[in-house]
Amino acid sequence: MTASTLEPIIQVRGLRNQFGEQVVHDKLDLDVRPGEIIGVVGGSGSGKSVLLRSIIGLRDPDAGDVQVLGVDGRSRDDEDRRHIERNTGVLFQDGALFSSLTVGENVQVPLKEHHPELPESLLYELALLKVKLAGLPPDALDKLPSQLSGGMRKRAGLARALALDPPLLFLDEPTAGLDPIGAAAFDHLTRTLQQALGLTVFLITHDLDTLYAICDRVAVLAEKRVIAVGPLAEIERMDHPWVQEYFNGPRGRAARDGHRRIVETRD
Ligand SMILES: Nc1ncnc2c1ncn2[C@@H]1O[C@H](COP(=O)(O)OP(=O)(O)OP(=O)(O)O)[C@@H](O)[C@H]1O
Repeated sequence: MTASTLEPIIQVRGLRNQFGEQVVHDKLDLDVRPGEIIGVVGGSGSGKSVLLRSIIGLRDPDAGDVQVLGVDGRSRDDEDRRHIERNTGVLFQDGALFSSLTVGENVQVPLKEHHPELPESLLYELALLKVKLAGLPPDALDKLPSQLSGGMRKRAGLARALALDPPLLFLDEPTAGLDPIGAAAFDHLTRTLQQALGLTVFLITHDLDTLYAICDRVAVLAEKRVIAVGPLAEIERMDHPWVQEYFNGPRGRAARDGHRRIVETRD
């Protein structure tokens, strides 16, 4: 069975989000298929982060339905909330690590919350495993976030997002602020983990290289909704001014050419 024939892992219908007079989303629909990396793109302020927050329940939308992992994403029922929390990992744009806790302690936060019965020694081992999985050296475990580089902090945030072995991972601009080598390494890590652990990844990005390198499909946010979703090859041919400027502007062309060169060398 291919990913496209499976029930969506996230289904958003008729979403509306409004702040005062400002309507950010109106009649927004989106399906995310299990096992895919979907890249969510759109101009600054188009509502990518608000969409993420609406899906994971950090914001109650003004209208619409959100289904996540088989439950109503808008439900306030404790069991539904725990189901979503237990099965999703989120890497926020700024990492959102607790600055007074070590990396290991940060990773242990969700573990302690959902598995308070686990002994300290096992919590430590699990945190170490996640830190290694995120590509950090073991000694990062005892460091404070402020003692790490930006790229390492992202990886620490990823380690925490993976703490509960969630099948669904949300990444909000994971490569923002990283140098090109660090960004490419993070893309590679995301793809490797997604394949090895069978994850579904909802990835907000401005990074064209990331889209070309690892996304199975791309969803474009514009005009308060998802105006298109599909493989990049389809999206970049769309006759829409923002899409044309984004994908066929100088940076878009450079990313596409760079990706083609990598594919040709590989083949
Ligand atoms: N809590 C809030 N109160 C008022 N306005 C908000 C709030 N959260 C978001 N907005 C507004 O909603 C719009 C969409 O914000 P959002 O952060 O989702 O954009 P984005 O597409 O992620 O942008 P960027 O690419 O710049 O990160 C923005 O105009 C923002 O100012």
